Amino acid sequence: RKLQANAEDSEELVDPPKVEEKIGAVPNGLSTDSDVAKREAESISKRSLRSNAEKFEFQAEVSRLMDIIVNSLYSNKDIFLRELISNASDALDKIRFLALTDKEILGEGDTAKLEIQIKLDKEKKILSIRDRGIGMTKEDLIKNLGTIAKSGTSAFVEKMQTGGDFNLIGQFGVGFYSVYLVADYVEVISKHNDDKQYVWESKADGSFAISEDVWNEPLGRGTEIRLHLRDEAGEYLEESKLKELVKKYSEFINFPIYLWASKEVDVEVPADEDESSDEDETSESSSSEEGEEDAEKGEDEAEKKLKKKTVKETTYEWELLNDMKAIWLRNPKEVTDEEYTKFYHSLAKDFGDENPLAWSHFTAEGDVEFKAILFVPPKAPHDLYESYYNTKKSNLKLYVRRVFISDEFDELLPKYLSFLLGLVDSDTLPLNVSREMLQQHSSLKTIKKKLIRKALDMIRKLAEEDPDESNDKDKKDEEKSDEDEKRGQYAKFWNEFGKSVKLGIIEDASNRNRLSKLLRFETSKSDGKLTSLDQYISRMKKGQKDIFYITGTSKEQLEKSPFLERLNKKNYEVIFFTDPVDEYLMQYLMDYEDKKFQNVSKEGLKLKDSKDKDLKESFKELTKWWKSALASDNVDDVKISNRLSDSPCVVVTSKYGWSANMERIMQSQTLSDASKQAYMRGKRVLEINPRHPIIKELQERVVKDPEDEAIKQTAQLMYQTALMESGFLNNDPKDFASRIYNSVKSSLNISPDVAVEEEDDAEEVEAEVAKDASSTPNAEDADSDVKDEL
Ligand SMILES: Nc1ncnc2c1ncn2[C@@H]1O[C@H](COP(=O)(O)OP(=O)(O)OP(=O)(O)O)[C@@H](O)[C@H]1O
Repeated sequence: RKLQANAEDSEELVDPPKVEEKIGAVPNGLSTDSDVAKREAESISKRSLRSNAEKFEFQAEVSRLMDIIVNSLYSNKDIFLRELISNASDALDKIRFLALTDKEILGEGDTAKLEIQIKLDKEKKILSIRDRGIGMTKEDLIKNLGTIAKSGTSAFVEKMQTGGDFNLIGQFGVGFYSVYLVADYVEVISKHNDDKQYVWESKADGSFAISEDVWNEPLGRGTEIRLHLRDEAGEYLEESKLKELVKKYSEFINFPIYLWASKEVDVEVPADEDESSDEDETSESSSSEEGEEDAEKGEDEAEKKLKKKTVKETTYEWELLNDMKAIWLRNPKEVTDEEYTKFYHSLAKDFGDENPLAWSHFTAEGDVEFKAILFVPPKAPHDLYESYYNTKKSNLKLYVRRVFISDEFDELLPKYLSFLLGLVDSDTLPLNVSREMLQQHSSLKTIKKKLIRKALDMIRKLAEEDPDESNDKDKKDEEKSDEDEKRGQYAKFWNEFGKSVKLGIIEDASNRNRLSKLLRFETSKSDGKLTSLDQYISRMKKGQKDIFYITGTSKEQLEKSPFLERLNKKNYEVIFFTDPVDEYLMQYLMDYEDKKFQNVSKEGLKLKDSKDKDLKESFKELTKWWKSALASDNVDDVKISNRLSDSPCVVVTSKYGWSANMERIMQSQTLSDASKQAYMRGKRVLEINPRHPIIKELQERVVKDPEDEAIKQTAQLMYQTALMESGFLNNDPKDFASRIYNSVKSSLNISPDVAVEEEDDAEEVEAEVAKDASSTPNAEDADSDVKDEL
């Protein structure tokens, strides 16, 4: 006896109809139903692929992946169920979307029911998951369950080989194959509206087979995955286990998930004679004393009742396992942090231990109405910045009135925010238009604008709530403990997604200021901690007009830069930009809060110094002389420096040309254009330190004898050394080295005219002849030895 909760005739799913019962189920090339039955029985019992099926080899990469899965000792095998349910839900989303423009597509009766059904066959050890989704044509089966189209799969295989976590499988688009964690033979029965019903089957041994399905119950439409469980995977035949897993992992699936669940119910059955007579007495004693007629009637009924008894019986019914209440439709105040976190994990297909860094759940009202939840993931995906400008990527799901439309709408968020995860559900967008039409809908612009605003607010808040970010040291203890879990969250965000903020500043002029507030960097005074522009400004010295920064490859390198000497001494703070993207960033970030940015390795650095003018005058001769001495080196000027303290000189670049760091970045790019490099190269100015003894000495000597060759050489060497110290690449190391050797010579008091001693060729020739003569007899011996051996 079976009860059905929602499907009148789904009884057949419990005991699939025997082949003989099927009408019109005669396969091609087979004449009788009993042949089919025989073949089917044989196939299942031996678990060998159907002999008449078309055989295919898995793509090599899939085979490798399956090998790893089959042989894995990975303990959390539970994940397969969530992957299958997620695939079923995707398939249902697809058919529901198509049905928006063509109702017929859904079909009638049970076929139109958008649901997922899970069923167990304890005897045969089969677990099946069925959906009434879009289904797969024969071609789909071959393509989707035999090859891997998505990139990143190799990365996943690599990860798995070195003991990675299978939990990540869903993120790599290969979730289906996780079935082989628990099954050694899998059948995928699928019916797409455009094709016949097919069975895909594989034992994960490098090949799969596909045959037209003429023996199973017709699915109408959709897919049924039958897992023939391995002996050690018996726990997945327990209803309680399946219920637990669905609750845990598939809570946010938007379609009903049913389990064909057993239930103990009280059933009245006819009682035995003996028992009924016993009960007779009891009932008599309790009978009513009403009128005669009533009494007679009552007796009749009592008699009927008495002939029955209540026994426990196991029945089956479809039990609904999820409540499908879309979390984004709920009032944010009523959703717990734990629920958001769980929802994030299901969206991200990331079931690791890490929680999202932040989320924002809001309703937009007005012309365009929508609800949205945005998450900042705990980690950037491995390929976030890979071909950043060429890939269309979005992690936002778009729903219209709860109907899933697409997760490929890159119009919803700008590229630099593509690391965010979440969904948008709009009531304003039309439901019954094609995806292409929707993509051009004017409301999308408004939605995008609001999403950006909310996203940036969310990130700003993440910083505000992080105690590491605040300067406020007088907080109460209880406030502090509350904040502890937020400590360090913004630094974490910055390490993962800082580059995205910078790309945002470059790309999104209208939000540049908001994004600039999110910038973090280290400075010459930040002590290894991250600082914001606002914090920098609050620490600016009295009278300091510009925000000082310097670019380079590392903080360690920059800390030693000669450009900082005087600034450090005078207690100015300088921002360190060490990411190659920073050079581009600073071409767009001209000012912040009315303050200009000044690269301290470029022209234009102004520090208040009254003596500068006098110095300029007194070194006029030297600077003029030096400029002409460097005429062939592309030096535009030689000036007195206001940034040096210990070094004798540095080379600075013009304001709008490339810095030394940028020149290095451009030269290291394989496809960079040499002519552009020459064009964009900043003008170079040699700046000298008038307080430095070398410079003072040079000044004196130049005044004495401007034509002194040795001084000219020294001036050249000084310039080349300054170039290197200022971060430029030396394009002529040979020339540089020979100048250094000349200088060494002079410091050793060796005359520059002394030449390198010539080798005595005559002596060498003689020595060689002598060596040949003495070795001849031995050579003969050796020769004969070789011959003997041969
Ligand atoms: N129940 C199903 N109904 C229809 N198509 C399906 C079903 N299950 C899988 N597929 C098809 O097989 C493909 C491969 O599935 P698989 O789970 O390996 O990757 P995915 O679904 O693309 O990504 P993910 O692993 O993230 O879910 C899917 O993209 C889908 O086209």
